Amino acid sequence: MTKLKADLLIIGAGSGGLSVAAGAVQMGASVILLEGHKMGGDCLNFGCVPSKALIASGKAAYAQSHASVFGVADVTPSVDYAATKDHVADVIGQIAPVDSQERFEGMGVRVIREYGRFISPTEVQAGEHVITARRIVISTGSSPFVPPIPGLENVPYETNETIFELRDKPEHLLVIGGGPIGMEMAQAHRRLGCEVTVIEGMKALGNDDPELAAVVLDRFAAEGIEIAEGAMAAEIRGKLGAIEVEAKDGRIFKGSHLLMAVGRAANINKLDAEKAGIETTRRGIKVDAGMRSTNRRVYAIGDVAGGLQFTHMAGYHAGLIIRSALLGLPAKERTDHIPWATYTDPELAHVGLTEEAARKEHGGNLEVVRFHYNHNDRAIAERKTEGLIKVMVVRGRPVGASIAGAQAGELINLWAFILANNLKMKHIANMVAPYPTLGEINKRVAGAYFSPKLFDSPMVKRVVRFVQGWLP
Ligand SMILES: Cc1cc2nc3c(=O)[nH]c(=O)nc-3n(C[C@H](O)[C@H](O)[C@H](O)COP(=O)(O)OP(=O)(O)OC[C@H]3O[C@@H](n4cnc5c(N)ncnc54)[C@H](O)[C@@H]3O)c2cc1C
Ligand SMILES: NC(=O)c1ccc[n+]([C@@H]2O[C@H](COP(=O)([O-])OP(=O)(O)OC[C@H]3O[C@@H](n4cnc5c(N)ncnc54)[C@H](O)[C@@H]3O)[C@@H](O)[C@H]2O)c1
Repeated sequence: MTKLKADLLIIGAGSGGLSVAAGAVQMGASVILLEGHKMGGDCLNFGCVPSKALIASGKAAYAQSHASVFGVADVTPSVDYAATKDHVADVIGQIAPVDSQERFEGMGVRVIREYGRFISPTEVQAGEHVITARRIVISTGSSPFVPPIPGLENVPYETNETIFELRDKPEHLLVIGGGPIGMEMAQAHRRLGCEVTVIEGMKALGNDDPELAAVVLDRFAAEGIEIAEGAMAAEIRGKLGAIEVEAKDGRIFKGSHLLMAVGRAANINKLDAEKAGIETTRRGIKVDAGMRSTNRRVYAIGDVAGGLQFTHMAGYHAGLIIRSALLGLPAKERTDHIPWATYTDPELAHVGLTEEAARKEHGGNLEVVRFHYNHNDRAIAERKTEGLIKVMVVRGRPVGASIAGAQAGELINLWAFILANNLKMKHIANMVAPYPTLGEINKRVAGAYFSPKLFDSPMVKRVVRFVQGWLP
């Protein structure tokens, strides 16, 4: 057993842990980083990166079969499903060096490829090492939650940890769960030539504004993806090639393959957190507003902290706690400026309050302004006219923005900036957007906010008439 000491010990080398390690070591702290599985965690290996790569394959296939509107013949795409997985692996391979052990060791981080577990409030064991540190960061992420649905234990199924390695194209993919994972994978597979049924217990894309989610759901229907809502999976039977999912209400769905996408479980089981006085809840490690656990020397960030589960959230947490752990400065988590995007086509993106939440919080002071893609010249040229932006405004200040449509994930950046800096609609109106860009919808929605105030105002009309009477 070797004893090791560091300023900072980080457990888990995914999006959150790597960001803390890179920041802390470059600021002069001694850092030990533990990783029990793959460097880069979920995002690189089983999450964001492979899913966006597979979505790109689906888009390429879709473009071939939907080209005639541009004057280019439609072609039935010849999809090599296994080759799409080679593309996914290649994309991961291109990004992997950034998250690699070699890179972090090059920066001066001591990387230990073992799972870590607490053996006391101040000590973590990782393989043959017992490590003590001034501060400890738990960034162990989450894993696919697989509910105990009767029969599931006897039926082969995929999760986000296996689907990107599946090389035989499913004839008919059943997806249980209509959240972001299920919906992104459903559309990618449909476009790669699979039949797809999404079995959703409540409402598909239920975390998003229903008006905007409807834009995506309409497109899914048009592409031939079956979405069964209110269908809580209650029993599963069959074998690979012939799987049946029975919903609580008796509906039966048949397919060849099954993907479970019903949410995430925090990775806390290997930690022995109770030995360090660290309280956990159903969602993960219990933290305060400064991301500290019930053991004051131990922080928890990213998915394991049980809040919003996004790579950029883990990165944001990393920035927060570096300040607090290395410089002793106070840190307080904010979530009102954290955007999210779901990379279906059309995309869905959001930041701040939804319309429903804003109505509850601001009542009569809330104004909701909309601008539709079909009034944007670039969207018309590119035949991407489905969708809209909607901005929730209180006394001139946006409190939320939601977008459904092409490039929504890119367009939301501006609103994330506005909300992060507490800026106003006038700041958007002051901006000149290049023509013709999709980004003009951001400017035009600000126009939609100010136009009635300007053009429908009797006062403005009176002033103009008065000034015109005096102008030479
Ligand atoms: C299919 C899918 C698609 C996604 N797409 C997006 C997206 O487009 N955009 C987005 O923002 N987010 C996306 N996410 C979410 C994103 O992947 C996570 O929010 C992010 O990876 C969380 O980072 P993390 O650092 O908390 O955990 P992770 O990145 O999961 O890292 C945790 C690491 O800790 C390791 N570990 C666990 N226990 C221990 C232990 N005891 N000791 C040592 N190591 C341990 C794990 O092996 C893992 O490497 C997606 C997720 C999935 C599943
Ligand atoms: N683009 C992105 O940023 C992105 C993409 C994928 C995942 N993620 C992250 O990963 C998290 C997890 O995604 P997810 O889609 O697995 O989870 P989720 O919790 O968002 O959605 C799961 C869905 O499964 C349904 N469900 C649960 N049990 C069911 C049952 N027995 N039968 C039928 N339906 C059932 C729920 O009603 C819910 O709609 C997301 O919340 C997000 O934070 C992000």
